[in-house]
Amino acid sequence: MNTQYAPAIECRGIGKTWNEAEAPFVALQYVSFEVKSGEFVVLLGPSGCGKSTLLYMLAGLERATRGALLSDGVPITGPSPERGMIFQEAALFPWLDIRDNVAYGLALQGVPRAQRERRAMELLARVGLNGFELKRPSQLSGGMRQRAAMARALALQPKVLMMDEPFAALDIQTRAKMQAYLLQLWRESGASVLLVTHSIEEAIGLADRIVVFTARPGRIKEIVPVDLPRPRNPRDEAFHALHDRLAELLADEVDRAFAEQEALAR
Ligand SMILES: Nc1ncnc2c1ncn2[C@@H]1O[C@H](COP(=O)(O)OP(=O)(O)OP(=O)(O)O)[C@@H](O)[C@H]1O
Repeated sequence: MNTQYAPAIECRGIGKTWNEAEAPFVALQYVSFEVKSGEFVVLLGPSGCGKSTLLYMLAGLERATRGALLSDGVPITGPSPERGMIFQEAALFPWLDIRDNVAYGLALQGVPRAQRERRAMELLARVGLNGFELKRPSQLSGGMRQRAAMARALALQPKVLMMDEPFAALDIQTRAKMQAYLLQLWRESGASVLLVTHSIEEAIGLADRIVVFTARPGRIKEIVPVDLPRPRNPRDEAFHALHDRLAELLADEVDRAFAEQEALAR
């Protein structure tokens, strides 16, 4: 297959049913979209619609029950250094300093110590953590830990960076700063980004395109392009208009998701 012009990521008719044999629980249905090379795509949808499940499948950590997931035109069968993953809480090793955390994947790839430490130091400087290289994760703030996690993911020069609500645990000011860092790293790295969020504002602030999901079973409701110049200002009229439109698209879905969760709790 000529994979030269294949999208960085492609979901073709994806479905995911948990516990299919005994008590099937359909999480996702008929999900088809692609992420182009260098594109920033955000997955937005109500709680429980399957956004994280989809990201885990693309990371190669879960299998789809239907359809095909491709990376650069090649079926995804497991995790790969070409697809980096960042979670809501930075998953750093607590016993290593952050330089060694960032260099960890390079060590696994057999990169010599001096070279990987140099690369880790460069990346930590890029995310504004110079001077903190020898600290343990517990000695850093949440935002700093998340920047270290970004540096660690970027160390392996992934083609796609996948992020599951990476800033949800941070306060609003730190969140805004982290979004700016992310945009800068995205531009410099040339990687594609696929980011999950609940926040309409975050989605508009970051994305080239927003994939809006329905309540469970998660299907694509609409794919919304964001044609606003960056940096984007939430006070701009065009930002507001898009916010209203997305809020309207999501309103019924959030109600449905809430009703379902209440019913399940009974
Ligand atoms: N391992 C699992 N086994 C069974 N059901 C699961 C499993 N993981 C997730 N689910 C269910 O699949 C559905 C989708 O979950 P998922 O976490 O992907 O949703 P989400 O859109 O990321 O939600 P949130 O925004 O609240 O994080 C949910 O109903 C969830 O309870």
